[in-house]
Amino acid sequence: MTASSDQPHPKTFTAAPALSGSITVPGDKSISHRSLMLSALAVGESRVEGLLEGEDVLATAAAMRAMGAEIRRDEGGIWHIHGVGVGGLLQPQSALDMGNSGTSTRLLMGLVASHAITATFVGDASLSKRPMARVTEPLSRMGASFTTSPGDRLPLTMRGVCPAVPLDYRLPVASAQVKSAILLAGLNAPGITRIVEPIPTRDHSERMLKGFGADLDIEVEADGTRIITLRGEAELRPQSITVPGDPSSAAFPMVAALLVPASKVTIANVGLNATRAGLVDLLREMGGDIAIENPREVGGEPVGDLVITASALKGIEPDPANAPSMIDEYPVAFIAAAFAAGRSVFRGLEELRVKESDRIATMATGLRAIGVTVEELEDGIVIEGSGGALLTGGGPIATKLDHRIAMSFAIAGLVSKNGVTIDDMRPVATSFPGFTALLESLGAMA
Ligand SMILES: O=C(O)C1=C[C@@H](OP(=O)(O)O)[C@@H](O)[C@H](O)C1
Ligand SMILES: C=C(OP(=O)(O)O)C(=O)O
Repeated sequence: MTASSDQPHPKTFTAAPALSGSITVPGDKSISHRSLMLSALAVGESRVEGLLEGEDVLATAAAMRAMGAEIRRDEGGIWHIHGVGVGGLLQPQSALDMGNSGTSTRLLMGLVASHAITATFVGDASLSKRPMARVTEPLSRMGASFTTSPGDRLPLTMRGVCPAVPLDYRLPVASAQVKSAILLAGLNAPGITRIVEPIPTRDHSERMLKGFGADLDIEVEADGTRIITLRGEAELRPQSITVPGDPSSAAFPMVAALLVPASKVTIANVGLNATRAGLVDLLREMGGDIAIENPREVGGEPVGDLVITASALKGIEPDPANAPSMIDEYPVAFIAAAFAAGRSVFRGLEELRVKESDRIATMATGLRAIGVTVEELEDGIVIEGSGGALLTGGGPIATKLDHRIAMSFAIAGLVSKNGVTIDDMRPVATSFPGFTALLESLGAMA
């Protein structure tokens, strides 16, 4: 899925004059996946506006079609989904190709778990290295069974079961993918599925399940632990969904506008759900001037327009407790730290080692290659900032099939003496089609 052609697409990003303009970013990836999955389980036609048309989401669409949903995009870019009803998924006739997408894989495994169907999941070289035990373990307790590649990895074949056993589960890892997989499995299990979430993670599944009419409750204990209960054998009602702009994509122009001197950029219609907006808080704490205008609600999610003015940043030692609220934004936060004044110490980030690449190691190697002094830690990284002096630059940076590594180093190129060369820009199409053109529209030199 990831390869839009057989050959790598290297690209060099060079020092930019002040960035300016007003842009929007493509739709939220997490919300897009969920809108296709839940629409496919509702009875009747749902419509989705602003769906992210990136390769990861298209992998989810293809899988839902293979399991019986009717999905089409009209000429105006609205997606129409005819669902099969909870419990109505069909046996796919061939392996489900998940491409580069961990979210598609883990959430769809949840869906399959409580249907009496067998499905094989395959993915690209990056996805085939990622751990799946975190979902096979709880889904096995619900009655599903698995044949996996060594280390609980893809390719894997799973046999779902109906009726599945509803689960009462305390999440051992702060993962919205694991939480969502169990909730989606619980939709077609008789009785109550209960999840205890000690560290809150993105709550799009809970919000959207409620929006589709599922019987879902959330209790928050004094220490912040969330207890989510879902009544199974739900009937979902079709919805009209508007997907907000993806804060994880907005992160790149946001950091670019802070770093490139004299920039002023507006990013309109960005999702600002508190379980996702940690980067805005972190950058503000570093001294970044980010204003939120027109705060509003779109499709059950908080949204706003971000106005970003170039700022001198200072190093930071962020609280690891906030990690889930910006988990995919760390690579570009490391670029901000490399340009800030003083040292930054990031800890508590072991989850970064099991993303599309080992994001601690890939970032450490890439940062060194462009002249930044870093120390790699087991669970994080120490970065010595340049205090606003241009980074040396260089490359080619090995992106390891990881879109966020490619985009992070593209932003580093905009504040470098010699430019930064990315070895392969193709993975960017998984989450942010039009990334380079959008940066260029702000005045960036790519
Ligand atoms: O649920 C989701 O949509 C996601 C959850 C996060 O993964 P984990 O659940 O593994 O933390 C995140 O990194 C991923 O990009 C999207
Ligand atoms: C980790 C990511 O996605 P996924 O887990 O869906 O591959 C990401 O988009 O940064």
